[in-house]
Amino acid sequence: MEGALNLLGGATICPASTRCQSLLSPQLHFVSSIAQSAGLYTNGKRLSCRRLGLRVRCERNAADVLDRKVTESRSSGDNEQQFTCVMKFGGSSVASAERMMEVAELIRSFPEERPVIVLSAMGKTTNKLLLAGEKAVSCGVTNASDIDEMKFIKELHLKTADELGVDRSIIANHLDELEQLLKGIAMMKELTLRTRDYLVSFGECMSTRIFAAYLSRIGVKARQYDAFEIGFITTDDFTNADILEATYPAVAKRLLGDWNSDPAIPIVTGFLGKGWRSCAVTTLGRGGSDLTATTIGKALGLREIQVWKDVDGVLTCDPNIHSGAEPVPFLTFDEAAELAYFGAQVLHPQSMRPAREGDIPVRVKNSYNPQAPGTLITRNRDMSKAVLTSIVLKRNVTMLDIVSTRMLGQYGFLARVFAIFEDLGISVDVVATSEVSLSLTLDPSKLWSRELIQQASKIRVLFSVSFERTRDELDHVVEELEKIAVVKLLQHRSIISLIGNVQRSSLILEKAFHVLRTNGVNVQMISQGASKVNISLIVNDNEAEQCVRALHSAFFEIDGLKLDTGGCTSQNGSVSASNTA
Ligand SMILES: Nc1ncnc2c1ncn2[C@@H]1O[C@H](COP(=O)(O)OP(=O)(O)O)[C@@H](O)[C@H]1O
Ligand SMILES: N[C@@H](CC(=O)OP(=O)(O)O)C(=O)O
Repeated sequence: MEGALNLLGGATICPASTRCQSLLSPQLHFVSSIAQSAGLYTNGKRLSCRRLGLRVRCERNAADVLDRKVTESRSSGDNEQQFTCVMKFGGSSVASAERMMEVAELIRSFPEERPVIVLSAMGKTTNKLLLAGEKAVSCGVTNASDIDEMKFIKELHLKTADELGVDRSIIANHLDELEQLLKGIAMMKELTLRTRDYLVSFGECMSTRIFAAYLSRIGVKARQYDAFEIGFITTDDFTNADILEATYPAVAKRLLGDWNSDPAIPIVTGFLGKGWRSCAVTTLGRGGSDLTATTIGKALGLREIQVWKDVDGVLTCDPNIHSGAEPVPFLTFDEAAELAYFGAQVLHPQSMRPAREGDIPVRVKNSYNPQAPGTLITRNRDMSKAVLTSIVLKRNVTMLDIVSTRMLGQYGFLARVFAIFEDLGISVDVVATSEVSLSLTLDPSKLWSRELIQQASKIRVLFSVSFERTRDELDHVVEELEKIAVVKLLQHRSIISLIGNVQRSSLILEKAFHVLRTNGVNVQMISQGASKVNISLIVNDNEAEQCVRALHSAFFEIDGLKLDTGGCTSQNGSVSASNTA
């Protein structure tokens, strides 16, 4: 891979110490076997991490660490043999047999790499599985096999296996089991979050099996892994589980152990894990395969994490909103995390965490256009000329204006407000306060999958229950807050996040407000977070896309030319501070 960074530094040299520390966590009871010893690798060099005398008692809800001693030694020499990078291919990259063949060729075009491959489900399989599950709830047992989405999924996977010359038996059991599951849902007339996760896991389980079989067929030795079987240990927050620290040594041990005894390219299911209490299949939130990839990157201390998409990298805005969006060549982990958190679908919101912790560069590439340089995400980049990097839109947020004259000169008011959100388990996105008032935004899609909400206008019948529940929760929040303040609930708002160099906030704001005023748009709330890479503006939903387009033109294009303001042009849409009118 061109330009791969070699970031051998203190942060990656000793992942073992952080892991060992984390082994003290009581959450690790059912993975005690990983705590013995693990050969870990960073930048291709072996880290021999021995945990001497470590004992973790394997019991539900209990973990005792009796002793812990870690010794580390580094030796080089066998680094030729080890994994070099992760390559993650999203649903769009493996949507058909043809796409899978192209991806296989792409992998083969990097003979110098020894990659770990992470795959998502084929195309829109995850959405279809979710819809099939929703339909099964009310369709009756006898109709469960006739659900359109089930038929589509079956046809797609069998056709793909046939076209790739892979034996259908590789997925036959999964397809049978999936049908049984839909019947079970139909019988029970309910789809719990836990069942939902099990249901969608079939997508990744099947895509990886087909792809691994195909690679082997064309002479590339590959081995399929279900992430929930190789140590991806998560919280039990079904549909949005968090990876636990124990995952890193467990995954490293398994992948390296297998590689050392019988080398084969690992093909790992993205998106999936195993709940540490329930031992059931969990998912990492929509788009979670990115997080699987960065987790493996950190676990193995790899040189680079590549996420292959259907766009030329992270773009200056969502290309579905503005076709003039351009690739951003460089980003920091902080910028990428903020961008993902505030709604850029291109990266999973949590995916930067392991990469940042392991200081492993992430490269976002286009599997349809491998020549394009993509976006390189690293800890630092030259920000001296950077102004605005990307514009991100998060739709359908709810805003709350909370006013209390009692707040004047008082303490503890904010704590009381946030205690209500904590009690109700609702996460707050953007906050702005004055002496007597507080505005904040809530993200309903934290409760209900963003993509499904976007589709909801088409399938409103199926999701009416979900919307009612969201509405109920909001009513409840307001009811609780009204005990201490006057509350105004404002729905159908959007957050426009200006990701860039907030050290130059005056420049960004001057320009942004000029654009918004010219377009007759009133900003309802503004927030500049401590992250120093994001300024958030709240506007009405129905004005938001137009605002993004206008802002994009002003910051990144002028007279059809890329970049703006007549200042000196540089990477990432940056401009010199001069001439910003
Ligand atoms: N700022 C952005 N940069 C790049 N892509 C974006 C951005 N915002 C939204 N997208 C959308 O994200 C898509 C890629 O993310 P995703 O669908 O999760 O990829 P994959 O399934 O291949 O992992 C793009 O096709 C694009 O439509
Ligand atoms: N298949 C899962 C996980 C994933 O990461 O998919 P993708 O890489 O296609 O965004 C989803 O659709 O959410």
